[in-house]
Amino acid sequence: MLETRGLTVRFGGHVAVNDVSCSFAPGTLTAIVGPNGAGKTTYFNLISGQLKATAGTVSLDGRMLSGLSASARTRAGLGRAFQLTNLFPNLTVLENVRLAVQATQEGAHRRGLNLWSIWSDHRALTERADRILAEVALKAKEHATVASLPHGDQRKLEVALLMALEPKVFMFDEPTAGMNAAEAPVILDLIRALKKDRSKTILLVEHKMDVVRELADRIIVLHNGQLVADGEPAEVIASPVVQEAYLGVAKEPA
Ligand SMILES: Nc1ncnc2c1ncn2[C@@H]1O[C@H](COP(=O)(O)OP(=O)(O)OP(=O)(O)O)[C@@H](O)[C@H]1O
Repeated sequence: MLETRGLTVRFGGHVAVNDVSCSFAPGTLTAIVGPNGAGKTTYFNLISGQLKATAGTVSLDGRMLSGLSASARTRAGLGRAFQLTNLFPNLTVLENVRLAVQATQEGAHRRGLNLWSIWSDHRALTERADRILAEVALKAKEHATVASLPHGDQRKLEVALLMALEPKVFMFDEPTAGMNAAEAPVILDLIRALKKDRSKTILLVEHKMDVVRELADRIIVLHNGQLVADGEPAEVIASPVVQEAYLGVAKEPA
């Protein structure tokens, strides 16, 4: 369970995220919605450790993450998509994923330097990398260099690298932003596939309400940095606070 308690950040006099307490359970995809400037990305930054909180805590399965760096939080199980800077453009797709798998298993597979263990480790890493590439539909391009891939495939590869790290929590901040009509469905398919693994917690910041309606098990609404609604998608979308604050629908005159 991922939990934030009283999470708050101030920029000068402006409270961008204001006392947000929320829990996110495995097997649930929670969409975080709200108007521009509501604090959604800032909330993500506080959870993933890109930003230091003024007050409040973040914990995962009871382990306190507050005070840890972003990379330590990644190692603890928080996986934020499209934040990875470790795509190697001149290596192939397969080599990139194999390195990510290897990074996760570092230490676990060190059984001494003999040829058999090196060979069997290499084979196991390649098999795991191959499985991930099949899941993200990049197997056909495994021998292409990353630099030669179209943008949409590079984004898919970033999700593959994230999957290789086997995080407990997947965080997507507007995953289809900047994608064309052909690329966006591919990323959404990947998120759909991730949802099938009921052990994963998925957080999604998304403006497109059709995507939210389809994918979310739960919606939370941020407005002026505060959590103003939390519940089942249909119920939250229909609530007066969302109709007014987020969708900009004026109240019926009395
Ligand atoms: N590093 C920063 N320094 C100062 N103000 C910031 C900083 N980061 C965010 N803010 C402010 O905090 C508020 C919340 O911004 P944030 O980007 O989290 O909103 P958002 O809900 O993600 O918006 P959008 O939907 O437009 O992406 C905004 O008023 C923004 O200007």
